[in-house]
Formats: sequence, structure tokens, C-alpha cells
Amino acid sequence: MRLLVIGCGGRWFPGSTLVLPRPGGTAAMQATLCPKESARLIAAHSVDVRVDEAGTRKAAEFLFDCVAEPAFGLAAWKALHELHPRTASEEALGWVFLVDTLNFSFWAEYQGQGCAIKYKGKMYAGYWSLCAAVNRALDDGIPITSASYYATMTLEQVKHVFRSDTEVPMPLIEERHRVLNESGTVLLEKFGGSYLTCVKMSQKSAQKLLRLIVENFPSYRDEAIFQDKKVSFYKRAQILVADTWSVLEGKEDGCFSDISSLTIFADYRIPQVLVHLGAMRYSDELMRKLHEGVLLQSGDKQEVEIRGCSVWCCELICDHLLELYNKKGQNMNEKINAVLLDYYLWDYARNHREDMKYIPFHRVRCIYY
Ligand SMILES: Nc1nc2c(c(CN[C@H]3C=C[C@H](O)[C@@H]3O)cn2[C@@H]2O[C@H](COP(=O)(O)O)[C@@H](O)[C@H]2O)c(=O)[nH]1
Repeated sequence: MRLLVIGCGGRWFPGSTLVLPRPGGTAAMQATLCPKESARLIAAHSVDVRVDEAGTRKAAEFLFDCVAEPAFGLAAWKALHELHPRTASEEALGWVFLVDTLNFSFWAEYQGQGCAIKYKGKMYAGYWSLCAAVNRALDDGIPITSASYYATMTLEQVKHVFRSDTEVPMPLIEERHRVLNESGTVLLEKFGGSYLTCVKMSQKSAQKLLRLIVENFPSYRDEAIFQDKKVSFYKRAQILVADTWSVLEGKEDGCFSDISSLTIFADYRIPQVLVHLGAMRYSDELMRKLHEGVLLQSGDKQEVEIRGCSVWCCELICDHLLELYNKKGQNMNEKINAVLLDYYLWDYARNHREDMKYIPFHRVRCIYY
């Protein structure tokens, strides 16, 4: 079934099938708002999370000089991260697709006592444990980035490839197995087993690639219901488009003219850093819940508010950053977008764990982020 997604600014995606709600139909029959419009709606009606307008301006001022750093640029994706592919090859694209298909839920029950994987003498945790496991498998001659391999991997093989070097296994290993089989099968059946084929079909449009991913790969359909409206975050789908742009260095098939139309990727780390910077605030009740480590469910009202407000908060920070540079006569549209802001803030959060330990992240176990 072709999905109908209201594009940013309310434009329908060309070629989508119009799915009209039945009289008295539920939200499920409504069109799905794109991530940017979803974030606008959620931020406007959120109760337990608030975007602090003055805080977003302060955050933009704080980030003003950071924009000039190499860390705030497309090249940082390779230059600063030794586990990421070095090339812009079809194999590197296959690596990105595999990793972003599994790019979810690494947080540990007990801080510092989670899954970690040793690779070339160094221990990696969180997202980097996923990258380390993939590179370890490739070094061991396991064709883990080949769709024909992971489409039929057994649970035992998945447990072996993603085995932890601590007592704590990688979370959601059964879900990872299911998602691997599903995505590998779709890639084989619809794209000849090649993610490059999927990228080429997007004709250098980030939004077209986003729609291809969401329409064809069910595990990427990161959606929710908010005030009886169907909203979307598409966190893994958007980060897949962004990582595709990054691994291809913004050139040739990865020269997306509309890369700036993506939002940030609504995970569990970005909200932490936005609260740390004073750009976003939680109600006392929500902050207490998060400090207690209460498990939220994917789609809960407060979880949707945290994710939607994070996306909208970063939209405002991007706008304020561009305004500050415009006032200096500099047009930074090519240098500042939600993708590069997201990457920078995510790395900042990882490098400032200690400073941010007093701000809890929201705990959800799901395959979406
Ligand atoms: N918003 C956003 N979320 C991101 C990433 C990345 C990895 N990106 C790297 C590539 C280029 C960048 O420069 C980064 O170095 C992972 N995640 C999410 O975080 C969570 C894992 O966190 P932790 O448990 O601390 O490792 C989990 O939900 C995962 O899906 C990102 O960039 N943005």
C-alpha cells in the first residue's frame, strides 16, 4: 500500500495514493504529517515538554563559533569517526544501510554497565558497539553487509555477530534478527539486493529517498498518534538519508539538492543536550519520572512530546543560527542544516557525558531509535 505523507508545508508527495478517511474514520486513515509539520504540531500543544524560545536563541549564540569548526561539517562523519567507512563505494553504502537498519536502543539499564564490544584493542559502547560488531564480522570474513546473507541469518548467527565483550548483551537482539531478515528480504526482492539501486531511484532527492525507505522497509515507519493526528519522526529513515549523504561526501548519487529539508533525528541523546543547553524544558512531573528511570512506551504522549519538541527546538536553533550569520552578511545555507546540527549536538552529548549526567534521558525500548 502506498503511504500518503503530507510533505513539509502541506505539499502532497507526487504519486502518492490519496487515502481518504472513512466518515468518522480514525486517525489511522488520515494522512501522515511529515516530521517537520509533526514537530510543529506537537510543540504547539505539548504539556510536559516546552521549547524555550529564549533558550534556543542562547543555544544558537553558543553554537555560533562552533559552525566554523571541522566538527560541524560533512567531512567530520569520516574524519572524526574511525569506525565509519573510509570510501564512497557501493560496499560503504551497504554498510550504512545495514548499520542504520540496526541503529536503535543501545542504552544500558545501569549506567556504564552495558554492552560493549572490543575492536582492534579498543572497547566501544552504544552506537559505536554496533559499528564495532559490524567491522569485526567483516574482518572475520562474515558478509554481514550483504543482503543475501542477512536476509536469512538465524538468531544464533545474529547473536554471534553482535556478541558483547561484557556480561550484558546488545539489547533487543531478537528484534534485530527480525528486522535484519525483513530488510534483507525487501532489499533483495525490490532493489536487487543493492541499497545503491535504491539511492539511484531517489534521483538525488533526500525526500524521495526518505519516502522510498519508509514505503518499502516497514521497520523504518517511525510514526505515532498525537491529538488524533498521525505524526512521524522517521528517525532511522532520516539518519539513513543523512548517512548516505555523508558516506557519499555529498557528491554524485549523494548530491541531495534538498538535504536541508531533513529534520534532526529524534533519538534519546539529543533531548538531553537540548535540556542541558536550556533550549528545552521538562515539567517537574516528567523530570521526576525520567530521574526514576521509568520506562516509557513508544507512542506514549510524553515520549511523543519529548521527540516532537526536540525536532522543533532544533528547527528554531537552525533558523536563529542562519539569522545570526545573515546579520554579519554571511549566507550559511550550505553550511548549516538540521543534519549537521544534529551530528554536532550528538557528538557534543557523547563528549560531555559528565557535564550532562544530571539530566536523565528518556528510556524506551523500541526499534525506531
Ligand atoms: N540524533 C542522532 N542519534 C544518533 C546518532 C548516532 C550516530 N551518529 C554518528 C555519526 C555521525 C555523527 O557525528 C555521530 O557521530 C546514533 N544515534 C542514536 O543515538 C542513540 C545511541 O546513543 P548512545 O547510546 O549514546 O550510543 C540511539 O538512539 C542511536 O540510534 C546521530 O548522529 N544523531
